[in-house]
Amino acid sequence: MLELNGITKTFGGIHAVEDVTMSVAPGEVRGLIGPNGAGKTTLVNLISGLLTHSAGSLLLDSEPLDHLRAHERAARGVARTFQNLRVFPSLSVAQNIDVARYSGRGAEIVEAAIPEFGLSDKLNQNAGSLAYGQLRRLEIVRALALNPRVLMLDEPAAGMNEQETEALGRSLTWVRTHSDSAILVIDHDLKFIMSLCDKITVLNMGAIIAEGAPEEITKNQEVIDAYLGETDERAA
Ligand SMILES: Nc1ncnc2c1ncn2[C@@H]1O[C@H](COP(=O)(O)OP(=O)(O)OP(=O)(O)O)[C@@H](O)[C@H]1O
Repeated sequence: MLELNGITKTFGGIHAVEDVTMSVAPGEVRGLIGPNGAGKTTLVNLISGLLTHSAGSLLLDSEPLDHLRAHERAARGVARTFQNLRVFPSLSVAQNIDVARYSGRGAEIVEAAIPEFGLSDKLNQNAGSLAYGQLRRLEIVRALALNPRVLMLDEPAAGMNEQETEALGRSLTWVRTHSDSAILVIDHDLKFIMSLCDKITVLNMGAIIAEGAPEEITKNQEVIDAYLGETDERAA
């Protein structure tokens, strides 16, 4: 169980994340949505340890994460992908996966995830030669190689067409049935988020304005005012 208690991050005068309290259970798929600048990526950076929070506390399976650096959190099973992809382009696909496999806790799921994410015939290619959608899928398999307790995906469907997004949704549904990792997904594609997630947390100006099942979120007036009205076209 990932628990955030009153997590706050300020950059100078900007309250990027403001008193966020939430928990994500093992096996749960949680969506994190909100307008640009709402604080979503900052929150993922705070959980993964790339940034240090200004106030609050973070727990994973009841153990504090606060004092741990990013690589120590990764070793505990906090895995993530990035909005701007970060694979090693001159290493092969297999080597990219192995880097995570050997620095983490060892993951049996990886052998099955490689074909599920369409990478079986790409293992010996340089990662730099992959198409964009394949790179995104490689990042997810690499994160799975850490045998995560928490898997955080920052805009995994960005830049994908509708078919690729649907295939990604199916693969992530496969992950949830083959792993008890908590999954936290940021994306602006609401159709993708709504179909994938058990529960959705909505951030606006750093603070949680709503949390609930997808059907509750779409009916919440504050969410509609802050976000849904603005992104209707992208959600369609
Ligand atoms: N390193 C930083 N220094 C100063 N301000 C920052 C920094 N990182 C983020 N911010 C500010 O914090 C706020 C939250 O940004 P963040 O990138 O977390 O939003 P987001 O919800 O992920 O947005 P998007 O959907 O555009 O990715 C914004 O006002 C942003 O300008």
